[in-house]
Amino acid sequence: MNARESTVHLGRAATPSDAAPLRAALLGNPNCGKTALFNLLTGARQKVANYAGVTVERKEGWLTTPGKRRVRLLDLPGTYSLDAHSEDERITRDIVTGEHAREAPPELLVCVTDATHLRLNLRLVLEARALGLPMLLVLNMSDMARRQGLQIDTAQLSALLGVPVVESVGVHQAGARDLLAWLDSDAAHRLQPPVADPRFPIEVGRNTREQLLARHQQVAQIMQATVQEPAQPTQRDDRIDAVVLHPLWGTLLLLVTLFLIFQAVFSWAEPLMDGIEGSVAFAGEWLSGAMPEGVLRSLLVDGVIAGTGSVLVFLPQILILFFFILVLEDSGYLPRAAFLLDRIMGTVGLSGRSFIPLLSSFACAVPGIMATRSIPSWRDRLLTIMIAPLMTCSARLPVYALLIAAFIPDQTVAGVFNLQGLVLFALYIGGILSAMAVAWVAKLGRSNLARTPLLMELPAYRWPSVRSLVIGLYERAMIFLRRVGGIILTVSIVLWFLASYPGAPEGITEGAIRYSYAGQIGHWLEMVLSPIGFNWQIAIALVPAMAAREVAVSALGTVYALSATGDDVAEQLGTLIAHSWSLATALSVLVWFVFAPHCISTLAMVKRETNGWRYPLIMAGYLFGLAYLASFVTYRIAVALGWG
Ligand SMILES: Nc1nc2c(ncn2[C@@H]2O[C@H](COP(=O)(O)OP(=O)(O)OP(=O)(O)O)[C@@H](O)[C@H]2O)c(=O)[nH]1
Ligand SMILES: [Mg+2]
Repeated sequence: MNARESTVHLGRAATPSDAAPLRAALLGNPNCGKTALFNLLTGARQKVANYAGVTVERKEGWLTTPGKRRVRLLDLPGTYSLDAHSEDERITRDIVTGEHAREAPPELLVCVTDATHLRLNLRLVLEARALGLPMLLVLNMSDMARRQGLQIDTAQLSALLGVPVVESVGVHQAGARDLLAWLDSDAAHRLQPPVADPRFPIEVGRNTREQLLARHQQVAQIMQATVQEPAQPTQRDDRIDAVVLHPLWGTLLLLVTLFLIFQAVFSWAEPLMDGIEGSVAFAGEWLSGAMPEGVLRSLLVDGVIAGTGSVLVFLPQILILFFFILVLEDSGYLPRAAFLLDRIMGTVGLSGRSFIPLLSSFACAVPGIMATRSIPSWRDRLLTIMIAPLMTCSARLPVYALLIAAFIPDQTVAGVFNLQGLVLFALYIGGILSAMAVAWVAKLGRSNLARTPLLMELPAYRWPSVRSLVIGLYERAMIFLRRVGGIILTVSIVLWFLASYPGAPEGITEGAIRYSYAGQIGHWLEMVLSPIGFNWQIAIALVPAMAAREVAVSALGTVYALSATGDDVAEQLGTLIAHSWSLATALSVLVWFVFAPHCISTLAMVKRETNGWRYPLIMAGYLFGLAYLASFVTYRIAVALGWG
């Protein structure tokens, strides 16, 4: 008797609740709604968006069915076939074929398909059948299919393929009901590998040309036998695309859209920001009044409240920006933008595949760099990684917003444009153009680069799902608040200490901070940074800002709170710097933050994805170099214009 049998005999009769959990994995084409289903089933909050290649890692989640069955579910990167080309596809292939180093093959393959694109999706289903694993076919997006008048004979489909079939809607609360019910059914407890109709035999072996052709024919026959398409296919998307993909109108639309977003970031956020600012100021004043003067009061008021409060204020702006990004992501517009910009990206040697990773970098370079895993060519991937930090991540927003609000008048230009929004827009564009320039320089000397055409599926336009929007915004708010409560709070306290000790000599009442450790470091750095217009307070703030960009704001908050005397204390950080910096300095700092790599996590991610220190060091070096150069030029020009 072997070991496995003996466990079976020794154990109690298994009931669903105490049996070992079922190991299931979601397999499917990109953008068919795997992650939406995964979130719905497991309560996870993984990123969902309406374009291919969102998930690039395997993610694990747990669920309990209504019948109390435990299931361990894996969400996998989408793939069109099990012949992997890029790193994310390789992860999926290795897991479902059992070649993954640490992951046993799943006991159940949940093959997710987009019911509105069954013809395309069935190819992978046929390929997956050959793995011989028990399988469930899920027709996701069944709401859309119904709306389009598609009729799918699920019983027939199930019989021909030899696998059970259920329908689902990844974005509705009850959208996975049938799937959960199936998991509790007898069939799901006696998992069987597919047994297909003899007309559609399961082909095993490598993907030869003959096999691909045979599968293509099988798909056509299965479609004919099971799917009734509406007589008049919907033309809505084509009509929208006629404008959106038009070289002139489409590009204009893209510019106007981006532009309106930046306007909204400034004009909508104001009342909310005033509210937070008021509360932070109130908390500071209340504590100042309630506590006796001393070290603890200074730590709380100048360190904790001045530090974290100055960053917290920017939460509304970040959420407004993400609201728009999420709406664009879920609507299906973004890949169209990639299509529009593909030619321009091509001229600097970037492939269209770089677009989505670069776009993700607007939220944060860390997931952006991870998203480069979907780029098969190593050279293209490396280049994309190297320029990803030039995309304006949301951590820069507090820095930009602080300086813009302090130095750029809130006035209307040409009757409609808000000048502050315009400057913010210019900074974003500045980042993009610099990235293009860097890519172009990297291309020099490799003039014979073959231009890879952009092959990208344009997803159907969709109304953004409120559920995904709420999850997305909540996630963003939590990420931001965790940063404020974590790294920003920690750095604020450390900085408060460095800026308070050692104390000033006897008799000095003003500017005691200059004698502190931080003050000394600031003065030393000022020598290097004064040519670009930075004073010692800025120099101090730049050091802790290596941890994260927002820290620059909290550090300025603490430094100015500690150097303030008498009446200044109650003043907002923006007002304080508006009084003590010249416009030339402010512009120089803004430009510095377009380039400078103030983000340890990004450099750590580059090290992880490139397996070594070489590229993160090159990245830090070139970005600091560019930052210094650009700030120098900006400062000198601004001074020459009389803004010094
Ligand atoms: N209408 C509708 N939309 C859905 C449904 N399921 C998912 N979506 C939307 O489809 C888009 C893609 O969903 P994802 O879950 O990110 O797709 P995915 O399969 O994980 O994609 P990759 O990670 O790129 O492989 C998102 O915009 C979802 O909101 C559905 O059943 N109905
Ligand atoms: Mg996904």
